[in-house]
Amino acid sequence: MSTSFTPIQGGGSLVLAWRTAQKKILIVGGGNVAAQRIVSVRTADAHVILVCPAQGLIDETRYRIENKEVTWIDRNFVDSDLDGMDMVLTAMDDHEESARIGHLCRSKRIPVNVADVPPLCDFYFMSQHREGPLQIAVSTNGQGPKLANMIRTKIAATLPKDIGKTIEKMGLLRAKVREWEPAIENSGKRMGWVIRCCETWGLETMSKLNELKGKEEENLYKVLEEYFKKNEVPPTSLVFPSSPEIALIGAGPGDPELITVKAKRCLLEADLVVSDRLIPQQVLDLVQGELRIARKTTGRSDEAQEELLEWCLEGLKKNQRVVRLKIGDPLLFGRGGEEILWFRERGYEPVMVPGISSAFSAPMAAMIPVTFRGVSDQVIITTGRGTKGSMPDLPEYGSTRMLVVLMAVGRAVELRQMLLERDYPLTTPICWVENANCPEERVVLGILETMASVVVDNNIKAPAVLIVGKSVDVLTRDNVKIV
Ligand SMILES: C[C@@]1(CC(=O)O)c2cc3[nH]c(cc4nc(cc5[nH]c(cc(n2)[C@H]1CCC(=O)O)[C@@](C)(CC(=O)O)[C@@H]5CCC(=O)O)C(CC(=O)O)=C4CCC(=O)O)c(CCC(=O)O)c3CC(=O)O
Ligand SMILES: NC(=O)C1=CN([C@@H]2O[C@H](COP(=O)(O)OP(=O)(O)OC[C@H]3O[C@@H](n4cnc5c(N)ncnc54)[C@H](O)[C@@H]3O)[C@@H](O)[C@H]2O)C=CC1
Repeated sequence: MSTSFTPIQGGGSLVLAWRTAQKKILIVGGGNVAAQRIVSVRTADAHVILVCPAQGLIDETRYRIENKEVTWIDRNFVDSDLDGMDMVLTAMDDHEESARIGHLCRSKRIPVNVADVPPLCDFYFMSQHREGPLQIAVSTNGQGPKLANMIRTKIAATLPKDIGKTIEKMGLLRAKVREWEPAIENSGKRMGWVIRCCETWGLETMSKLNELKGKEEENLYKVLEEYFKKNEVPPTSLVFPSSPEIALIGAGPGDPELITVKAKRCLLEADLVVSDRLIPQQVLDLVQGELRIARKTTGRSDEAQEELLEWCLEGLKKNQRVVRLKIGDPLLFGRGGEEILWFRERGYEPVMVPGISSAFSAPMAAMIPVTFRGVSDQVIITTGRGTKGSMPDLPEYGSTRMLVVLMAVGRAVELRQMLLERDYPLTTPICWVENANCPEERVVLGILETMASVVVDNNIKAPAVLIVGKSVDVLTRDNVKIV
C-alpha cells in the first residue's frame, strides 16, 4: 500500500527535553568535561553528586563545590556510588574504569553517558543555546561534536535580539488569551488567533514587545482583547507603532546576493515595501510586511511613478516604516533625486541606502576593468536615452577614456553615429552585456564599426549595458603591456 505518511529512516536518537529537577545525577571526574556537565544539569535543576579526588579538580569544578552547587565526594569512584542514582555521567581520563562504570550502569538500568565511549552512552549531550525559556539543541548523533557547536553558534546568530524576552512576553499574552476565553471547548479559537498574530507580526517586529513599559503594555492588552473578541488580528502598525520613515533603497543589478546587508535589514523591518518591477523574487521574499509592486507601464510612466509615491505616502501617514525599493542604485538614473524632493515637499526626509549599479557590475561581469593602468584612467557613465527620448551628449574621443552607456539598446545606430562624429576610431572595442548579473546574462563583443549590427545579429534586448573603449579587451588582448 503506498501512503503519504512520513517514511521512517531509523538510526537516529530520540530528541527530548528531559526534566531532571531534584533528580540525583552522579558525575565521575572533575576536569573540563565534568565542569560543562555541571552547568548543563544544574541548569535543569538536578541534584549533582560529584565523585573525584581533590588533585583531579580544575578551578571551575572546585568553584562549583565551594559555591555549594554540587555535593562533592573526595575520592575515586566506588560501585556503591551508583546507589539511588537517577542518571550517571562519567568524564574521566581513566578509560578502562570509565567503560566499567558504563557497563555497571547498564546492568543496573541506570541511564548513563560515558564521555569517552560513545557506544556505551544511553544518551548524548547536545550543543545548546539558551536564552530565557528558549532552548535550542543541536546533535550530529556523535559524528562531529565540534560541528554541532559551530552549527548551534550559527543558528543562534540569526535570532532577533533578546528573543528569550520576546518569548516570555508571548507566554504572558497566551495567559491573557486564556483569561479572555477560558472555555476549554474554545481552544480552537484561541490557538488560531495566536497563530495568526504570530504570523502577521513576524519575529523581528515581535521583539518590540520587549520595549513596552507598564502603562503601554496594559493599553496594548486592552487593544488586543478587543480584537480577540472580534476574532481579528490587529494590524502590525497598530500593535507596534513606529515613527514613519521612508528609505530609498538600491536592490542592485538583479543577482539576489548583490544587495547590501543594510538593505536586507531595512526590507526585513519595513511595514510596507513599494518595489520596482523585475526585482528578484529572493529579495522580495525577505519582505515581512506588506509588498506592493509597480504595475507594468505602457508609456505613461509618470503616472505610474506618481502612483508608487502615493502608495509610499499612504504608508507614511499610517506611521509605517516604508521602503521604496529600486533597481540598481537610487541616485544613478534611478529618479531617486526627484523622489527625495517629492518626499521633502511632503515633510519626509528619506533615508538613503546605496545599491550596486549595473554601470559597475556589468563591466565586471564581462571581465572588463574600466580602469587599467596605462590603458584607461577615466570612466564616463551616461544614458543612451535622455529625458523625453532626447539624445545624450556623448564625450569626445579620448584614448584613455572608457564609456559605460545604460539604456542604449534601442539607440545603437544613433549612438554609433554620434561616436564617429566625436572622433572614435572604427576599431574601438565595444561590449554589450545583456541581463548583467542575472542567470540569463549574455556578453557580446565587437568594435565600433559593428556596434549596431551585432545588436540585430544577436537579437540583444534591454536591459543591456554598452561599454566602449580600450579596456574592453585589455584582459584578453595578447599584447597588453603591464606598466
Ligand atoms: C558522543 C558525544 C557523547 C557526549 O559527550 O554526550 C561526544 C563524544 C566525544 N566528544 C569528543 C570531542 C569533542 N567534543 C566537543 C564538544 C562537545 N561534545 C558534545 C557532545 C558529544 N561529544 C556527544 C555527541 C554529540 C553529537 O555529536 O550530537 C557537545 C555537543 C555537548 C556537550 O558535551 O555538552 C559539546 C559542544 C558543546 C558546545 O557547543 O558548547 C569538542 C569541541 C570542543 O571541546 O571545543 C571536541 C573536540 C573536537 C571534536 O572531536 O569534534 C570526543 C573525543 C574524540 C577524540 O578523542 O578524538 C568524544 C568521544 C568520541 O567521539 O569517541
Ligand atoms: N564528550 C565530550 O564532549 C568530550 C569527551 N572527552 C573525553 O572525556 C574524557 C574527560 O575529559 P576531560 O574532562 O577533558 O579530562 P580531564 O583530564 O580534565 O579530567 C579527567 C578527570 O577524571 C578524574 N578521574 C580519573 N579517574 C577517576 C576515578 N576512578 N574516579 C573519579 N575521578 C576520576 C580525574 O581526577 C580528572 O578530574 C576524556 O577521556 C576525553 O576522551 C573529551 C572532550 C570532549
